[in-house]
Amino acid sequence: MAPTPRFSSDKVTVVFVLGGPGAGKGTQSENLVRDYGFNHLSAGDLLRAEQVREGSEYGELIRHHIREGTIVPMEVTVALLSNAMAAILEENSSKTTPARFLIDGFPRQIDQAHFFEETVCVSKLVLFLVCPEEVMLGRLLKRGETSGRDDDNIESIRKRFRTFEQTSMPVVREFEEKGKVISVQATGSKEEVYERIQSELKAKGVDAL
Ligand SMILES: Nc1ncnc2c1ncn2[C@@H]1O[C@H](COP(=O)(O)OP(=O)(O)OP(=O)(O)O)[C@@H](O)[C@H]1O
Ligand SMILES: O=c1ccn([C@@H]2O[C@H](COP(=O)(O)O)[C@@H](O)[C@H]2O)c(=O)[nH]1
Repeated sequence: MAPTPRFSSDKVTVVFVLGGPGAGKGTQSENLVRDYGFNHLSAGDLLRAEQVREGSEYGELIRHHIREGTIVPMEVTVALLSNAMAAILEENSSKTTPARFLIDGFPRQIDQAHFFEETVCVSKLVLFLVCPEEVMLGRLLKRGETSGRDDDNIESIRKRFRTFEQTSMPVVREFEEKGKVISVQATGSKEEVYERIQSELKAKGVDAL
């Protein structure tokens, strides 16, 4: 028998934000949190926090995957996401409206997508930011001047691009077949990209607060 997801989609709305490394997922998520009341969960941020958490048994494993641009085993990432969602829902337990979650940079591999939807929550939409590699490369190298991220260097970036094409694009294609994907061109200024996102969300019936 199939497992029951931990959170019912009546009570929780999940929107995944996908796109290549540097497409602007984190940047646009901040806008959506401000205007749409989403709770933002970045899978990468949760993994980086777990990597440095004292006593974590996964620190070295996560460090290795992040540097190599490969995917951390899904059980680790899905548990971090599920527990972060539970903590937010617990904090907001007095609210009666469904909680909105924007899950940025996840799912990056098809088995993660299936495992999350079977055990945590079925997603409503996928916001997919479409951006050419040369634009993403320029943004990441600039971010790398100050980010301190282990993977904002040319070797890791090249590996991340490869993982994105080979492993993460099949996820986008599967959600596309289900009619769940909103694709937005992520070139141009941050403001231009956000305007495109807002008009696409409106067309799908997702309103700002
Ligand atoms: N439209 C844009 N124009 C110029 N710079 C941008 C734009 N969007 C984002 N940036 C910058 O590009 C860098 C990468 O953006 P961001 O961190 O949002 O991308 P991301 O998709 O979340 O990346 P990653 O997957 O590597 O975490 C940041 O320094 C951000 O300020
Ligand atoms: O679901 C996920 C999300 C991320 N990772 C690893 O983290 C890095 C950085 O992710 P960002 O979203 O760019 O912050 C990514 O390259 C993967 O190594 C993951 O394994 N699983």
